[in-house]
Amino acid sequence: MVPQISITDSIYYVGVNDRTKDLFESLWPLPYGVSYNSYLIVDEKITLVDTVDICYSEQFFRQIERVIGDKPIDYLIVNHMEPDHSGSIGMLKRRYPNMQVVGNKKTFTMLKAYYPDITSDLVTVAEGDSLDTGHHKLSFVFAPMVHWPEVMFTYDATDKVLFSADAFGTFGTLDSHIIDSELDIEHYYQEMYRYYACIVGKYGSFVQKVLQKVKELNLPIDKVCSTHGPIWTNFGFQRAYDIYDQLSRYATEKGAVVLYGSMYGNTTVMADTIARGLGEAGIKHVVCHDVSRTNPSYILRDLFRYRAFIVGSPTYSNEIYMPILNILNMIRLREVKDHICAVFGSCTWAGQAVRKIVPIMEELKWEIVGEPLEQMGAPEEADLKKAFELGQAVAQRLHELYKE
Ligand SMILES: Cc1cc2nc3c(=O)[nH]c(=O)nc-3n(C[C@H](O)[C@H](O)[C@H](O)COP(=O)(O)O)c2cc1C
Repeated sequence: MVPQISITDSIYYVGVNDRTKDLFESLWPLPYGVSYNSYLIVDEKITLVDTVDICYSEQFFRQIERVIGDKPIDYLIVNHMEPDHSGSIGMLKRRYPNMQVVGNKKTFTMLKAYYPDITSDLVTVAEGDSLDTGHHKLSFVFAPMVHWPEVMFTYDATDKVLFSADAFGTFGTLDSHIIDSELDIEHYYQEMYRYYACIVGKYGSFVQKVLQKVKELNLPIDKVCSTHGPIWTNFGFQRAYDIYDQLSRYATEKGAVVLYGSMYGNTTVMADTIARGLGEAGIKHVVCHDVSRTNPSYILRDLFRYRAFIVGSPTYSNEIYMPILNILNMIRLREVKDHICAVFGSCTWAGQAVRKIVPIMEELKWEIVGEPLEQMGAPEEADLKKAFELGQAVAQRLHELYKE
């Protein structure tokens, strides 16, 4: 018989892998897929922590039945109402009609919006409340805006497990195992930067608050069970924590993203020349992204990672080239802090892109390095020299900011 997937003697993994969704939130590609994690605590009272995307409900229910047979689920704890975790609640409640749903006030406002029929057996918990399931003692730590208002963590004091909703989550299916030490873990960390930048990125101060709160609670924790990606243990948790801590403080590394849009190659040449200026001046981490070819998630990932952001756009019908404006709006929405930047562009008769990008950088309160550049048509030798020097000036500023 295939063994159950267990986390402790009485906590089981009943989540699923999604390798068919192309775009998470219809926005972010999933080259390694994604897992929707759900956990079953088998005790005198049987408790499920979160559910899975509705597309996987049948598989999910069968996994639950493999563990508990025809016993009923007594409690469903809803740590997060986003549909990739709450999608199976309706069907689950019909299957287990006496199941009590545990959440906070905000959870139930949202539950009503998605499942107006579920009006009874609702257990409202407040911060610090506890729930006894027999042997296990569960308590609730609120994590508002990480990354929805209702989010809470559930802490199991008996097995020292923290169920952390989307916090410490990452893209990537759990192919062979669920525990970090048993997996080829590196790509989960790499995807964690992208997951954070795209999904949680706007809410750095809230992430910091909850990290601080958990630290102050000083809970003994052996395992952290997020809703996406590996179960974190002493083996791999520290690095996951450090990534969330770093990104939520907007603490960046010494490096630069050169982002450009280009229809006929002129802005590309300027971008490459700026990047060479950075490289010649000793900056090793330089990433060039063609905005039309790279999904925004990779651009946001690198932006959250590196201090310098250099953006180039042609003027298009008196405007910033649309794909560049789209990324700038995504950055605005995330209120990304504490970057240095430079601006360049290209036009043919009346440049507008550069003069429209500069106020956006100012609004973000980013330090603008050097004079913005904008050439007409193909860059001449003098334009290339300016571009190279702009790259060097950004490099110089990075050297000052990250003294070795
Ligand atoms: C559809 C379209 C609209 C454009 N609109 C403007 C414009 O409003 N003002 C301007 O000065 N140049 C305009 N241009 C010219 C481009 O900005 C110019 O060719 C630029 O060098 C293109 O950069 P690229 O080679 O990197 O694509 C336009 C070009 C195209 C194709």
